[in-house]
Amino acid sequence: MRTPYVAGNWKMNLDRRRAFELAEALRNRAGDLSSVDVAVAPPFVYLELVAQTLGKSGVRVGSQDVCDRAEGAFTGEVSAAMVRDVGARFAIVGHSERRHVYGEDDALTNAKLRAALEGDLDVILCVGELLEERDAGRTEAVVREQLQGGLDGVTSEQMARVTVAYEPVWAIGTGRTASPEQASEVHLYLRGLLEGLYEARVADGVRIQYGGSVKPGNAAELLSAPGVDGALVGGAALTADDFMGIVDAARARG
Ligand SMILES: O=C[C@H](O)COP(=O)(O)O
Repeated sequence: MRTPYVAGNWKMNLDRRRAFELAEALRNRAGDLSSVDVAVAPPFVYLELVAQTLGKSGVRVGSQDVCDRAEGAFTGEVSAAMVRDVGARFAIVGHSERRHVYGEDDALTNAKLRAALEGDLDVILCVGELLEERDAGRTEAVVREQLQGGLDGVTSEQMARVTVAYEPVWAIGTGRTASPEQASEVHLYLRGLLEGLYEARVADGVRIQYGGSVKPGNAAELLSAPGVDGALVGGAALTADDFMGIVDAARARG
């Protein structure tokens, strides 16, 4: 049985004071985390503050992105070692906003994922189709390419540090979620792909989160859909009430 994993992606939101207050509220309300893994990904500049504020609460901290290189003349970039140095323990790579707003492809996503692993970070690898891709019946082809491309060269041993997030792009920030059946269908497909890439013991251990307008009101239903092991939450991760509501739903399922 995989432990449910709920991660909040704060994206480019909040300021220093609000990031601190949210981290403080999560620290105070996290409670018993023995049956659920909980994490947040603040903007780079608040990572250290949030990591320090969360302290030993058990809520993990990660970055929303990471550079594909270890160090050097890469203006504007932030390395895995740097985010680790200020308290991050994982990085998100391949988020649809990186792919579709900033044009990042599978090769760059893969390089980032490998740089994160080499820098001693866990990884959340995001995959997901656009609405026109779904409408064209291409969902499976798209997520297959993203999953296989993102995991290129990743060893069985390294897979223990990788989580996959299925985020249909049409459900992100739109208030429109995939139905539990739609989510299940893709999650089970992704699980099958993992089983084709890695031995069963390794593939079975990888958690697959669902992301796209997850809220306290729909979390229980989505989290109990077959194949859904947790959630990657955007908008609802910006308030402690909503985020903890989703964590509680995961705990109840756990
Ligand atoms: O990383 C999180 C996802 O993009 C979901 O965002 P959302 O919950 O605001 O739809």
